[in-house]
Amino acid sequence: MPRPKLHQTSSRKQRRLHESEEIKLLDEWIDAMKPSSGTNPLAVPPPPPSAPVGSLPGGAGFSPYAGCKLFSQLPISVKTKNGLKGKYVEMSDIQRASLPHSICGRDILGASKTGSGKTLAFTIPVIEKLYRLRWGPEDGVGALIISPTKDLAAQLFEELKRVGKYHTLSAGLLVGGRDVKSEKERVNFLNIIICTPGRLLQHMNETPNFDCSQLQILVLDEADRILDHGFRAEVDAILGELPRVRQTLLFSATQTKSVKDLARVSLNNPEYISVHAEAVTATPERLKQLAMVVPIDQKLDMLWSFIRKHLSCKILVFLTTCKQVKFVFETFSKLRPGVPLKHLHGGMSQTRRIITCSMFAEATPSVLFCTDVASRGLDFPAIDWVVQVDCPEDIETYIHRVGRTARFTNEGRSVLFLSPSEFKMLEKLQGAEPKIPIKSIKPNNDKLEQVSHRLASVLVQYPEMQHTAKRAFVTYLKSIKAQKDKEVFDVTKLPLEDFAKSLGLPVTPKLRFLNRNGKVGSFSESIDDGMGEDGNGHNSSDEELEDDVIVAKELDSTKKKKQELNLTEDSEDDILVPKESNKELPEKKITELPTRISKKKKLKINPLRPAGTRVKFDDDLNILPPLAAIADIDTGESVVDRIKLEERYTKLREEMKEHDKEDKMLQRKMLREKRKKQKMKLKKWRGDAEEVAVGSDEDLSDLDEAEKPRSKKSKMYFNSDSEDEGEKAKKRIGDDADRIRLAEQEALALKLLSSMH
Ligand SMILES: Nc1ncnc2c1ncn2[C@@H]1O[C@H](COP(=O)(O)OP(=O)(O)OP(=O)(O)O)[C@@H](O)[C@H]1O
Repeated sequence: MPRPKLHQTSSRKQRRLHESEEIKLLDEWIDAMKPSSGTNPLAVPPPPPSAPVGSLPGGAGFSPYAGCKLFSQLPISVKTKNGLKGKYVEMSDIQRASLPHSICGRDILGASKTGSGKTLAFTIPVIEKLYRLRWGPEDGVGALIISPTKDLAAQLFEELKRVGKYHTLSAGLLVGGRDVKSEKERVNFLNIIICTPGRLLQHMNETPNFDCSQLQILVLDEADRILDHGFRAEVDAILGELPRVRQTLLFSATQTKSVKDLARVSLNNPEYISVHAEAVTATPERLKQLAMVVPIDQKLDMLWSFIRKHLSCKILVFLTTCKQVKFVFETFSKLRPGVPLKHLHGGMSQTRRIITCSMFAEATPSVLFCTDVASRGLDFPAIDWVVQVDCPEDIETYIHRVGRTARFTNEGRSVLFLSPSEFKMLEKLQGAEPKIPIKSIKPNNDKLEQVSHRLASVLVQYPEMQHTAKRAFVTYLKSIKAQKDKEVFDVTKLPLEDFAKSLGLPVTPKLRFLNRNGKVGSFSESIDDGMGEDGNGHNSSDEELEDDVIVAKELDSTKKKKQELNLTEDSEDDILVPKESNKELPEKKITELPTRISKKKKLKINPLRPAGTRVKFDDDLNILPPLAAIADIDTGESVVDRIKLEERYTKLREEMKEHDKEDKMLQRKMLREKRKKQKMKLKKWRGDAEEVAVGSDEDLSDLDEAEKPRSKKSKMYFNSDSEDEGEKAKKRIGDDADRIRLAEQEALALKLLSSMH
């Protein structure tokens, strides 16, 4: 029911008054926290916002570690506290250490382990700063949060929406793969922008009136990545457009120590907060890490065997290139391991990436094959295992990859497959400071399930997959050649023929960047040579560009930018858009510093304007729901487009759910068959029990023991799953007792259990 106008106006006024009071109170608390006051109001809980202005708590000397532990004790708005309610009560270490500083406007260089809650450590100060400044749509962009990947940016946006849902600030997600035109129409009305560097620069270059000159707060999530040479040109161009007087927050699990990098972002007397600096390990304590040497031609066998043995787990599998991810996903899907499979890489459309991420977040058990697009920041709940089939390019990448499990207070496990020539990486990891507690184990080759010949039959049955296999082979080797660390990565040491065979390829593809003696040519040679026609009429350098993970580190940022422009991010999985179609972004712009078409007149913030003017009303004067603006701007599409998109989402989701269902049915069927076989074995075993010799299984014992759900399942077989059978089995064992000594019985039971896996 629409309320009478009079009442509406007075309640609006009241709310504004209340917010003004609250802001005044918060400002006073925060002023008292600044170093000149010598006191820390956070050391004791502040009074409730309803307390009369001026009743500030005095307190002990400043110590971010002492003081408050709960979000409710922070001098933040009631709206933010309400947004946190339900999910977040107690602060994590990094939040306790950094929030008292960031809320009162200081620059932060923050580092803490993966999964320790850095996102809230910068989301809260962003919202609070703009709220206290009474920021509104006409004030334009007040905060920028820059993330290295689209997926991470999307995740940050979700978290911002959650925490800021009672605020009326507008926020938008600007990443490649979305409709840039409709973004351009709305971008000037955004208060908080979450973006990747490339898309932000595109708007700075092309969008009329896009203006960040009033920016109050800049956040670089995964700061070391954003400041490294892969993004150098974009980030320098962006920083050149931002006002120097601003608050800057840099966060990462592996923080940059480069003074040059820090000088680039012009930190102003920053607080260096490294809450785990004293920690013995660089990785989460609840993370158990294993490594084993696996020849490159056995890596897929090992991966297949691992998946088949961990059917009840949620597993994240890292491979180097998009083509490898596509190949492994497609062929393993055809072979149906008995668990739902998904894949994620930089060549997929943004829609598919979002759907995959949300489905993997919900699913359990499941396997997600991915490139390093998923290595930083992504927060999938309850991952049991991180499997690194391909060696990470450096220690930082290793730390971020394994950090996708054991998040916050959870446990997790990881395993790294290293080919013999990559063994040096293990030494590097073991010698790292702070330590990375990684244990080397021997694979149990007896348990290895050969998958190569099955891949070969898949390639025969589906000839179109041969091309993917070939590209997987070539792009992987090119990535190895492009790696900087030549101690670890040496393409000439790899058994190329065996590797090709292991992918099911009948012949080893020719590599033009390796000359006849197996020596490596220069990188430019490889591009110029173009690795020849790929059969699909694609320019091979385009194909190379798809493997964003590799190139980012090898090429300078200008080249990388060219790649981005040559291959539109809208492109569907592995479908390339020809260069000519990219007229939207002429190449010369890449190297130019961004220039505006026209500059917006500088906006002034009216300090007297009460907060809350951003509330929107409909024709009947009903208040529109908070963050309606966010929802609007988020998609950047017209309503019709959005409905179409949603229909597509729903259809795609249903299709994928259908696949999941089939996978689950298959899994159940396989389990039933397995049990049948076990019963048969049990019967057979009665006959020749005495002949059975129990072998030791030391090599993979770690893995087996680690896999709790599996051992639980084994127990279930006897206890509940098939009670009758269990009873019969027990009886049979009892019958045989006089024939077999107790020790033999135990050994036989063990053998039986291990054969069931
Ligand atoms: N105070 C808190 N109480 C409960 N859960 C929290 C708290 N802070 C963060 N979390 C949860 O912990 C998980 C990890 O948080 P987050 O993604 O912010 O970690 P991170 O430090 O940014 O990790 P990474 O370095 O991998 O990016 C998330 O699921 C988040 O919801």
